[in-house]
This record gives sequence, C-alpha cells and structure tokens, in this order.
Amino acid sequence: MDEEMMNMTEAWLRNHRLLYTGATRSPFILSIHDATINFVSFKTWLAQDYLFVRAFVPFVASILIKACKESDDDGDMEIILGGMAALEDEINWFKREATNWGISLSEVVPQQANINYCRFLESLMSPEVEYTVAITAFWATEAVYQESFAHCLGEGSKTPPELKETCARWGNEGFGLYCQSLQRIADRCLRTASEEELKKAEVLFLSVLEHEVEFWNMSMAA
Ligand SMILES: Cc1ncc(CNC=O)c(N)n1
Repeated sequence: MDEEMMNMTEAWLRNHRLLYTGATRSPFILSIHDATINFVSFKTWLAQDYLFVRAFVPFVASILIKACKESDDDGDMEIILGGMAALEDEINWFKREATNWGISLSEVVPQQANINYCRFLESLMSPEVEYTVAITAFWATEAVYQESFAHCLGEGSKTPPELKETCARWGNEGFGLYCQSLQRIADRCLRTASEEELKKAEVLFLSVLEHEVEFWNMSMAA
C-alpha cells in the first residue's frame, strides 16, 4: 500500500513489526497458548496486573479530560468513558480471581517493571501532554493486551481451561472492537498533528511496547 494512504498507526505497526510482535507474542503469552505455563508466573502476573490496572484508571481519566477539552469529535467521550466503566468490572474480576488463586492483594508489592510502567503512565497524565499523544499511548496499551490474549484463544491454541476466562477478558470480540475505536481516534488525531506531535506520539508508542515486553518478562521470571 502507498505510504501516503496508510493510517499512521498502520505505518508504525509495519515499521516496528519486530517490537510489536515481541510485545504481543511474549514468552508468557506463548506459554499460555501452548499450555506450558508455570502457574507461579500466572499468579505473579495476576497480582502485578491488579496494581497496574489501579494505576491505569487515573491515566484513562486524564485522557477523558483531555478529550473533553481538546477533541473535535463528541463521540470520543463515550468510547473512553466505556473503557473506564469496564475497568470497574475488571478490578472486581481481579479481586475474585485473586481469591480463587489464593492471592492476598493487599500484600502485593509492585515489582520494578510495574513501577516503571506506572511512572510512565503518570508522566502522560500531565496537562502539558497533548490529547493526540496520550490517546496514541492508550490505544497501544490496550491493543497489546487484545492481540496477546486473542492469540491464546485462536486456532491451535492449547490454553489451559482455568486460564480461558482471563484470555477472554481481553481477547473477546467486544474488546477488539473497542481497540479499533481507539485506533480510529488516534489516527484521526494524528492526521492533523504537527511534525513534533507525530514524532512524540511515535516515540511513546515504542515506549509502550517496551514497557509491555518488560511487564511480561517480569511475570515470566517469577
Ligand atoms: C500491563 C498491562 N497492559 C495493558 C492492560 C490492558 N488494559 C486494561 O486492563 C493491562 N491490564 N495491563
């Protein structure tokens, strides 16, 4: 396809394929897919991701505020608000799931990769960070989880039955459509962005992928 006609996110996905695949086909995800996962790793991921999602809520809230102030499309608010609402359900799911696996969430200590990722999200919450830049990072974060967990439910996957519900949380079709909506918002914003904003958004896209890789590796190492 002609570079000119391509959406910006598609061009980035093409140009940074290796890193994107590293984030969406991590050893952790592949070990779920082929049923070789060590459940200690899964429990580590679950506990750490609970903390991450709690930090993710104010990040999404900051994007909602930016959308209200900076977006030229009313429709953005509902999509972001829908994402926020889903996070309430998700937090409750983490609590139930932790109980099932015998994890005490109040005792979980954040690991370095998690601290680093949360610190990164916090830096994006500043009002100085443009909506275009923040929504691009938001899309990338969600897209990595969607592509990762959808793979575990795809053809030929041997995902253990006790992990299927987890995979379906992010791998379901509805979450896929939500990610597409975020991608469309990002591409629309990027079309009118300045050179400087474009560069910033691309750098942050790559940072998200790197943080995701580190997050999976942290879970796998446990
Ligand atoms: C490390 C990480 N990245 C993305 C997500 C998906 N967003 C909300 O759930 C997540 N839970 N954790």
